[in-house]
Amino acid sequence: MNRWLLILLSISVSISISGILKFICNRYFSTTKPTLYKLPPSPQSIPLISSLLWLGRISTSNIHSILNSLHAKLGPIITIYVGSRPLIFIADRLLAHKALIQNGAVFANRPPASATQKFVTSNQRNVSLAFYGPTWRLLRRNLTENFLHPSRAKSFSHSRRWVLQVLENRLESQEKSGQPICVREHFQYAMFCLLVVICFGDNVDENQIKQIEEVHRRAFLSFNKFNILNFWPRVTKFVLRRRWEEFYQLRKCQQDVSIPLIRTRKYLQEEDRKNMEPHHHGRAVSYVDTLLSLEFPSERRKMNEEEIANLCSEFLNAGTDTTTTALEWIIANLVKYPKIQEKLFMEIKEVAGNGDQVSESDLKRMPYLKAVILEGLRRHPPARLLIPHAVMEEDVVLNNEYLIPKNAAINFLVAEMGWDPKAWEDPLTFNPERFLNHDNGTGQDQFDITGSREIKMMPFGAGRRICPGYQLAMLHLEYYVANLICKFEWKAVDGDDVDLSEKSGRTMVMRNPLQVHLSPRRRPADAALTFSSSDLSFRSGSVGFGLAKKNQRVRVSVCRASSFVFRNLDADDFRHPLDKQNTLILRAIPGLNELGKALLGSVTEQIMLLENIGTSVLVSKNQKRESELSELHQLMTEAAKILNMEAPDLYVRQSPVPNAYTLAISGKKPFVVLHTSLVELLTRKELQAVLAHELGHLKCDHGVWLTFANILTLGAYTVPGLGWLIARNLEDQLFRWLRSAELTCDRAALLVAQDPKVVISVLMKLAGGSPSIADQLNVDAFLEQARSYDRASSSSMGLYIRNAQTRELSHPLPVLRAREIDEWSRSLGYQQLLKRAIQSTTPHDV
Ligand code: HEM
Repeated sequence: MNRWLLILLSISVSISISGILKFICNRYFSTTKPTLYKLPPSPQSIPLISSLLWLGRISTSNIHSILNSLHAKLGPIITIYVGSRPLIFIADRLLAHKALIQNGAVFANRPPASATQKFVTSNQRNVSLAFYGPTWRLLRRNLTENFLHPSRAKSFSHSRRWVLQVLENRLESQEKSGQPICVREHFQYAMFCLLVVICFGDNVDENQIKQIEEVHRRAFLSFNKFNILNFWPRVTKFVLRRRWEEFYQLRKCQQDVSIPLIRTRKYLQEEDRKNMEPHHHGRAVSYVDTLLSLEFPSERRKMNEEEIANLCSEFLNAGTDTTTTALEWIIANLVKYPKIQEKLFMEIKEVAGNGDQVSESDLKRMPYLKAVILEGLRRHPPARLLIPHAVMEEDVVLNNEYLIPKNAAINFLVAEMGWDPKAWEDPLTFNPERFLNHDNGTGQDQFDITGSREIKMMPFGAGRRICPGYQLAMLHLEYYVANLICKFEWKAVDGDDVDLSEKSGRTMVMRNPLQVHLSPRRRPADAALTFSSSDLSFRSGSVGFGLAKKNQRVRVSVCRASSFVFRNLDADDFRHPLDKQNTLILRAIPGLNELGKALLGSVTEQIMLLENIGTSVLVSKNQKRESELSELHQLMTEAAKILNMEAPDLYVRQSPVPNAYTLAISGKKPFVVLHTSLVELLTRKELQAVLAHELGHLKCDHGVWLTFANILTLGAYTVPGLGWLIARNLEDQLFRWLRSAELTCDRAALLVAQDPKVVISVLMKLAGGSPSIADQLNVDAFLEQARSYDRASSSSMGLYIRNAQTRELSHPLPVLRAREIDEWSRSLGYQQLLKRAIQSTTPHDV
């Protein structure tokens, strides 16, 4: 035993004599208790000594075997004394029903939390540990009614699809290595990603998810290490100061990764409010969004960031390990029993057809799938004990027989309920059939997992404190099991039987983590189906891309594999946050709108329009077929189609300066201008990215400000009478906006090119390319250059120089744009957008 624990034990024994006496008096001589009823039986014990012995004996790994043998001796309900608090355990489903359902409100309380729990739950202000009362009700209702209500389930469908893709990619790439796949780590990562997105919103990217995962993992691994701090907190705060500091530090790290994400959601909400945009403006509502507007009932104040961060940690912790463990057990049984796997696959095939994915709406038509999941949860419930309950009243009598004191922590043996031979035939066999056409007394053919009529199993608990995430968990289990079985055949590693023995930790996991081999299922039309993971990954060799020199023809009629159209694409789906922010600042400058109108009055507009018509070539579909101009037209219409917008007119203008711009003149069709030197410099794919960038300006309605800025950058401000109008401050702000708008439009370019290297290549060529060396430029080296620019300018002097150099630029530096687009291409937001896209089947001339 830990040396410090012994010291603590001695200290606590010596200074708690009065407490001990009180405890003995209460237990054996108290006259206030009704004598008719007794506490549930307990093993023979000597006061205090037994408590201390229990403390030494019980650990997470052996608690279940100890409890089982005590129940075998003493019956379905027992008491153990640990410290001064009686622990009551119930192993009988009828008693559980009496307590949790029939006396639901009485048994819905929680006992006081330990010191470390109090700290991480803002003093028991979270859903799982809050006392039964107004704070719990507020938080719980928010979770179940505002957030996890089944009517909202759809809002994160695209995230589930994204996570599925991530999971399948990871499994596939490990299978390729030839080594057996240990699935737990992949399932864990997938479930964590999903909950992070649901919690913080789908604007988090994978790097942020990894950071959060890293600190949560650290906290998880140190879980047992900090238990000792609760033994006598006032004393441990003194003798175990370092460990407390370590605990605080770890908690701070968890908050440090969450708080910026909470601030982002707050900022987005405020923006919506300022812009009077509809609530959440099409974004899926995250858990954080709902928490931001909650007010504690007793204190009449909103939650602070730390409190919100603590609730987010609860959300992630409650849902990740439980769902991961359940998933691993279910798949393990499907590997162990290939006939059940086959039967499940046949059902999936019948409902979902030969498609590559099972959709969420398909799940409803898969009763056998549901039976497999329920059987997995019955046979291997991940949580073997509930979170301890407590009674609300002084001394409660259960079943007219057992006295339950107010200070007792009450718990329920979950697995025993689901393994009761009186409720289930051959309960230890994995047999999903038992759930088919099971009406559980409800008159419906669906098994009632909430146990409201009768508890036959309770993997999610029952009654008022039943897991609020159970419907979400069921959806996730059904969705991932169905898709994983649809995609792969799961096989045991050669010759090995799947070992289903258990190991107790935070959840009851497989003692030997599941290892498998996977074979992709063969389908008749494999290649032609909806987009697959490889279409979504960025490979420099993707169709249509090449460092072909200009003039090399990259054409023939092809159906571009990467050509997706975004049917419902909205500008805010890809708008850079700085663009949004700077647009608001610009709008807030007094008089600017009026100035804009004056500048862009009909005379200026007319000048611009006539100049283009008069000096450039309009590119139209009427150009000679197969000519370069007709190709340009084709590139433009295709890009516009992908971005879900109408194509503007396109002009090519003679100029040695490689450039492109767009003008949106009021009342006229907007147009885009390409300089001839740009056409010389870029490949077709790159030219299309440039056109898409210009389309981005139109799509985002950059109209007035952009034309305004173009007048500045094209030199129109030298027109007598205009220049003086442009005040310095306005100019600065306009440039700042323009730079951020460029970042948005680089994103539009990426949406069309669907390969970040194409966009980065354009930026690189604009920075230093000439037609003669264009095909020697290296995109990766350019990205490395961006990183070294960041490093060189990270000092305070570097930052000063960087600001001074960029302040008056209309475009961000090319290296920074490249870095930005590279990061966005790896972000969750972008990948989710790609997943929303629909493959275009129209053949295009490229
Ligand atoms: C297979 C997956 C899951 C299992 C087996 C599971 C199981 C449980 C169990 C046994 C309890 C204790 C109930 C009690 O004390 O009476 C519980 C509580 C809870 N679970 Fe889950 N859970 C799962 C997934 C989730 C998910 C996905 C979330 C979050 C979205 C979640 C959030 C919670 C919360 C907040 C509580 C505390 C409820 C309260 O005290 O009112 N769980 N869960």
